[in-house]
Amino acid sequence: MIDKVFNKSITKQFEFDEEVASVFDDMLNRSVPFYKEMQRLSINFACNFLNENDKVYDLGCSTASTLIELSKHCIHNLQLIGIDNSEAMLNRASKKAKAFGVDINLINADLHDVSYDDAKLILSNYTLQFIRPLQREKLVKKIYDSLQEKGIFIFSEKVISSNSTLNKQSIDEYYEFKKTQGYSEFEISQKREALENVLIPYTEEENKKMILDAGFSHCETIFKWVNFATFIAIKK
Ligand SMILES: Nc1ncnc2c1ncn2[C@@H]1O[C@H](C[S@+](CC[C@H]([NH3+])C(=O)[O-])CC(=O)[O-])[C@@H](O)[C@H]1O
Ligand SMILES: O=C(O)C(=O)Cc1ccccc1
Repeated sequence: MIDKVFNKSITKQFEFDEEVASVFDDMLNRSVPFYKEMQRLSINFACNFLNENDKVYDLGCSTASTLIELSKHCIHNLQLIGIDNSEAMLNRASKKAKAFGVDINLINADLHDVSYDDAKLILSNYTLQFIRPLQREKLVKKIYDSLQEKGIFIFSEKVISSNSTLNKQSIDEYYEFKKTQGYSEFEISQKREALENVLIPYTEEENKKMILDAGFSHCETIFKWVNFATFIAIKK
């Protein structure tokens, strides 16, 4: 279904409710520049590190697109676990996983409340940005502690620039991108307002610092388009 969520006047903050879930795949494809390419790269980098029966967690799995694609592309059998606290998203995830014949353990929980035991790979695309600072740092520490030795954390985030001129230009570029995706100025500004104080982006440097402070030995940007970035972090 086509995303028209912000075509009408909205007074509430952005939520991952039934209305958003019902159009979510279209929303993500049209709101995140190069979403498919970012997903393809995350999966390719991930596959390179995975072995038979490894445990893979997707934090903020939404409709499970990434885990389903991963299972299609990886030559190994994997234990797939998707965590999200939106029931509407998980209902769709469950239907999609069944349709694609992929076995995923879907858990409805807050990311702070579950343990990610013995993980080889933890994925989290465009989700940490919704976790409040301090809690986010705590969560990344938990991710680090849960990973096996040489475990991998791949995540994507909307980022900001510490240079105000470049930051403004990045926002303008992003809005031009959204217009090319068929969103009107009204929809763009409505969503911007709804996301205020809900989506809290860090700079690329702040993201890397958070990762290294948690204990990871290496963190690299594997993809970036203006203010959207994908990182890979490696545990020693
Ligand atoms: N505290 C939380 N606990 C659990 N889930 C949460 C929490 N906060 C947010 N979520 C969940 O994180 C997901 C973020 S969307 C991820 C896209 C996906 N990774 C994809 O590549 O398809 C990104 C976006 O919409 O920008 C939503 O499904 C929320 O319900
Ligand atoms: O659409 C936006 O304005 C964004 O900042 C990115 C985004 C994409 C999909 C869901 C939530 C936020």
